[in-house]
Amino acid sequence: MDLKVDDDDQIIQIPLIDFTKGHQDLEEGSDGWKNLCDQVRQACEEYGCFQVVYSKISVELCEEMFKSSKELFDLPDETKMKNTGSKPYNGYIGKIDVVPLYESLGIEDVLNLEAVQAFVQLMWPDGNSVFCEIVNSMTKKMYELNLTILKLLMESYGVEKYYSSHVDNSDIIFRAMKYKAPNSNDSEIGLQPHVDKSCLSILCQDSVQGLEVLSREGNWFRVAPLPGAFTVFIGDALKAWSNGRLHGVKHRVMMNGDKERYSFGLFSSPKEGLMIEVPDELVDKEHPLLFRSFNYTDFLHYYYSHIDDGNELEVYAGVV
Ligand SMILES: O=C(O)CCC(=O)C(=O)O
Ligand SMILES: [Fe+2]
Repeated sequence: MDLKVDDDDQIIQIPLIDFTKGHQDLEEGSDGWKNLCDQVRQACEEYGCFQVVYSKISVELCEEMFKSSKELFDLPDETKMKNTGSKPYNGYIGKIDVVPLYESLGIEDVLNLEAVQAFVQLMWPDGNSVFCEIVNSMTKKMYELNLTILKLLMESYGVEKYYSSHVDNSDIIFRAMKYKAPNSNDSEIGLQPHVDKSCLSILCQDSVQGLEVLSREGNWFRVAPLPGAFTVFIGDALKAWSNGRLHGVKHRVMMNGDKERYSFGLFSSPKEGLMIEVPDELVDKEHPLLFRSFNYTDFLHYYYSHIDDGNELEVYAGVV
């Protein structure tokens, strides 16, 4: 990884890609679009992540989402625990020994208005139409961004013929996260090191520093929060599908000081039971097959019972 380290040698500037220069850049086939294909592919191959400026999501909407998140996490624990989720880690998570500062709530199938309404009904039996509207508006736009990134990547590999089936076979979950302030100058773990298991994760963090990524050389670097920017991570599902061309970067959250931190993310993952199979177009002499075909749900079960050091994909599906 070609590190661009700031003066403070703990901070890394991951690639920052601007999707806002003009709508013509987002017009498929235009020169701007082709340029974005190259930038996104390069960032995802080298770093496994990048920050994106996307003007279709305003800074005001992000701020409203953080305000709503705070309102959500301020609810009593008994209420939050009603958010169970149909799969492990999809519902409420809190008060876990290994990550005592971390709390999160998930909304499965978030693009479906009824799913959001059901979540709101569970959290606020008297209603909260503002929360519902903000989540709807935010997730629709984050999903658009997710689709654009997926299309850019597929086009850059010349495998856009798989785009529609990828989209049709994806589950979308929204997750709001809160990290308590440790009230200490020493760093404390907020979220354990992991590689996302999704295809793509799009995160928005508030102004409180905490996210860190692991370089290929094995050093942790802080990612400075940029107002109005989203952080995109390649997950293991897309890494495997791309025959390892896309990098799944290990990341974690470390907290210090007296400020709590909020973040939220939209995660796209293969649907239950889907087989992940590297397309023939991505296998050649220079890129021998790295991963066998595997059932994504089986891989998740393996992961939940072997949460280890971030190399679960290689161990589970790597071709030796
Ligand atoms: O809160 C963050 O910034 C990171 C969250 C994260 O990595 C995740 O939910 O997978
Ligand atoms: Fe993550």
